[in-house]
Amino acid sequence: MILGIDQGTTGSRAFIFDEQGKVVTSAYSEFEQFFPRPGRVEHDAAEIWDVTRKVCHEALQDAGIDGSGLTAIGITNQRETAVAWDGKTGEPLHRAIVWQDRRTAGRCDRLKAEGLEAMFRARTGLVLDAYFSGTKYEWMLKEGGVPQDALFGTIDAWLLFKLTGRHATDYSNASRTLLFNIRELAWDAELCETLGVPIGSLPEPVRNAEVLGETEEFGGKVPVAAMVGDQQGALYGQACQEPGLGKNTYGTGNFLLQNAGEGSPLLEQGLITTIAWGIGDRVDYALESSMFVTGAGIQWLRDGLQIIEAASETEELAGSLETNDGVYFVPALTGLGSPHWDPYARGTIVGLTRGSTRAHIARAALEAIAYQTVDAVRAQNTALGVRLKELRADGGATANAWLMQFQSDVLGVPVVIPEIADTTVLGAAYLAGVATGTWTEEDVKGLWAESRRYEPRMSDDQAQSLLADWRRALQRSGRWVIPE
Ligand SMILES: Nc1ncnc2c1ncn2[C@@H]1O[C@H](COP(=O)(O)OP(=O)(O)O)[C@@H](O)[C@H]1O
Ligand SMILES: O=P(O)(O)OC[C@H](O)CO
Repeated sequence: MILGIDQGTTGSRAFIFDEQGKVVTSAYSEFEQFFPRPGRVEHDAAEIWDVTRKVCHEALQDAGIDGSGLTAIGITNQRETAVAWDGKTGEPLHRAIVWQDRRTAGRCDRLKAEGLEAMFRARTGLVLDAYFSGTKYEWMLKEGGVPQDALFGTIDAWLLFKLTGRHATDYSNASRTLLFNIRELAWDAELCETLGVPIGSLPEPVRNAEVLGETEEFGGKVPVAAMVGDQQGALYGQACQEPGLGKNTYGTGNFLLQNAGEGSPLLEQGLITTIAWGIGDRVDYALESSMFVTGAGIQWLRDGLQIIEAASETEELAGSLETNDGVYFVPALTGLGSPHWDPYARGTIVGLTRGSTRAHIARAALEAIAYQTVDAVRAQNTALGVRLKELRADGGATANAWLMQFQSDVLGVPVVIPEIADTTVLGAAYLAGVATGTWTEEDVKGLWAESRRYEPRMSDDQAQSLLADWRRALQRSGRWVIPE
């Protein structure tokens, strides 16, 4: 059996997979989100470790095994979230600064004003945005009181350190930091110096499918055999190992990734280039569109506005209306990612009337997930000069059938859901299985199976009219916060 760990933005999940890649048991727990100031989002890394360890023990217990019944562990994780810890005590030195946090937007503006964006982009494939880890590490050192001899890393590195004591990160996660040269596969000394991050404080970059160490956390000695950023994990778990295949994950944010093969193309249209994975001698790249707030908008309706009790309620609420009655919600709660890259955008609800109800807001939040995806698909189609034929979808919000149908309607192509919708963690389990000989790469491609397909039903005219109104709403949310 293989233990797959998915440390997501909203919660931690553990899955036990059998040799056929089927889920035997799983366990899930959410953890606290901290919003200390507008635009800031933090996690407690110690709580993340506790919650993650707890769900692993639960899943193992339910399966009736302990570590000695496992052949390997694969880890997948929310990316970019920056952790600093003391290498001797293993304790965090600051709250983790989450990928959605916008506190370094001004710093990114200054780096751009100094004309440095082209250098960062050419070496890392990324744009200069507060999303990525590099300026978060810099902030912790310069403003957060974190000492120079701290260890830094993203969540993969943090969990590996807690499990095995080793300080390493995988290529896919390293490629999200603004500090990693995605062609040379090494930390870039000049970029690290620009941001004042000591190279020695960064984890050792490693491939995605290889034994990284052993843990005794679950009884016996179990090899940790794979780490992969959750979006690249989903690309692997959706069997998109060939160039041109892509997927969209509906979680806290949405992330549309297409396999770009062994080249590392730099394309415009607000897209970023990222390492998909390094396996053996091969490194594959991917094109990515990152939408920051999708499922998180639904979470906000639940926890912030408190107009729903559970995310799943939105399905019935949306379906209770014949149309959106002109109500649009632009969930730019942490700025906008691709293709706009506007850290100063903020959430906007437009078109409200006295007849508007919580059903309108719920529907608008779901519609916004679909509209953002259409914009992302169009940007990738334009950049690549191709037209996506079908969208492979996964992640928590794919459970919402109303959303998936609406997505297919406004996109005008089928949306396909695989048998195991938790493809992020499946990807990590596959990679761990490949590293330890349970499967070959050919085997894992054969394990993918379709479970449901949503065909477009809406007329093109109606879809275009909805999208035109969405774009008008989008404009109103742009650059709302005035930069300092
Ligand atoms: N039925 C649903 N309808 C709409 N959104 C949902 C539904 N179920 C879950 N979500 C949203 O999906 C997200 C959880 O998905 P998940 O894949 O677990 O995310 P993550 O990996 O980011 O933690 C939450 O933000 C939640 O609001
Ligand atoms: O926690 P998720 O699944 O929304 O993923 C977060 C992404 O990795 C952020 O880049």
